[in-house]
Amino acid sequence: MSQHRPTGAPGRASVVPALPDLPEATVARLPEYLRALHHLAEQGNDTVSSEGLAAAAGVNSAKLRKDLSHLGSYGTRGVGYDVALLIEQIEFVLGLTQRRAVALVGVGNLGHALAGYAGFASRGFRIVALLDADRERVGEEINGLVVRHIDDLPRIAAEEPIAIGVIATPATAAQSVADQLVAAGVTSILNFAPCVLSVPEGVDVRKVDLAIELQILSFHEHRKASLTALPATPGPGLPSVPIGLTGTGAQEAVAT
Ligand SMILES: NC(=O)c1ccc[n+]([C@@H]2O[C@H](COP(=O)([O-])OP(=O)(O)OC[C@H]3O[C@@H](n4cnc5c(N)ncnc54)[C@H](O)[C@@H]3O)[C@@H](O)[C@H]2O)c1
Repeated sequence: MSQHRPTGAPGRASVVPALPDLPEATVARLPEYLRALHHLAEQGNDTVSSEGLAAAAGVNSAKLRKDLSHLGSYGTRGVGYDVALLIEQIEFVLGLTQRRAVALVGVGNLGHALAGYAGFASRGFRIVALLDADRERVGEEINGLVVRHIDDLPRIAAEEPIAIGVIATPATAAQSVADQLVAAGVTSILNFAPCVLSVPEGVDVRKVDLAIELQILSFHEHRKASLTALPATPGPGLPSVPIGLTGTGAQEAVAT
């Protein structure tokens, strides 16, 4: 049972301490734990059991304990996890101890919504630039930031290194925007455009596509309907559940 406070590299601010190489699915769940922990802290909870945290984050507790063990966090028997300490540990591992600069490219319908989203700031991200190719949009002010032309990107990136570039342009423009971001030194991209981006090694791309999420839910709807449509007693040679579709619930299948 242990829960260690994360340690930095003492006296050497420029050196990033070694981090555990975590499974991608664990990394994807850490923000869920963090959101749940912040909520628990706001409600005045100092400690939480693995079951309580798992329920708040919407995962099973065995998976949560395994995830947190990767961080060297095992909680205290009979007490659970120290909420403030676990927040600190997860924020450290996710690199949220510094506010990362974000440039948003494409300030149309989606871009406007993202630019106005307060959740970025409250979770440690600063939108430092709004960029668009449309001269008519340049000069518009959103949330105190003025939209600038995409051609200004190299100058903006030289003034302040951009940690993450967000692409909210049409798919047809996304690859050239990604190339411009990479040329400006950006090594992490969040792509909302429905296309696959090609980037050099060392550049991380995450894709958000709500239509894909709907299609996955559609699959589960389809599956549920097919199960209820099955005869009560399957005929000879017929499986009672379609092969390969047994097991976990819908949320599990999407989340892992
Ligand atoms: N991921 C999702 O869940 C989701 C949801 C909605 C929309 N989208 C996608 O997000 C993108 C934006 O959608 P929208 O409705 O906001 O479109 P939009 O047409 O309203 O906005 C796109 C903006 O990108 C700008 N743009 C075009 N080419 C550019 C370039 N080379 N450099 C910089 N800016 C450029 C345009 O001037 C415009 O302002 C689309 O690819 C759309 O399919 C994704």
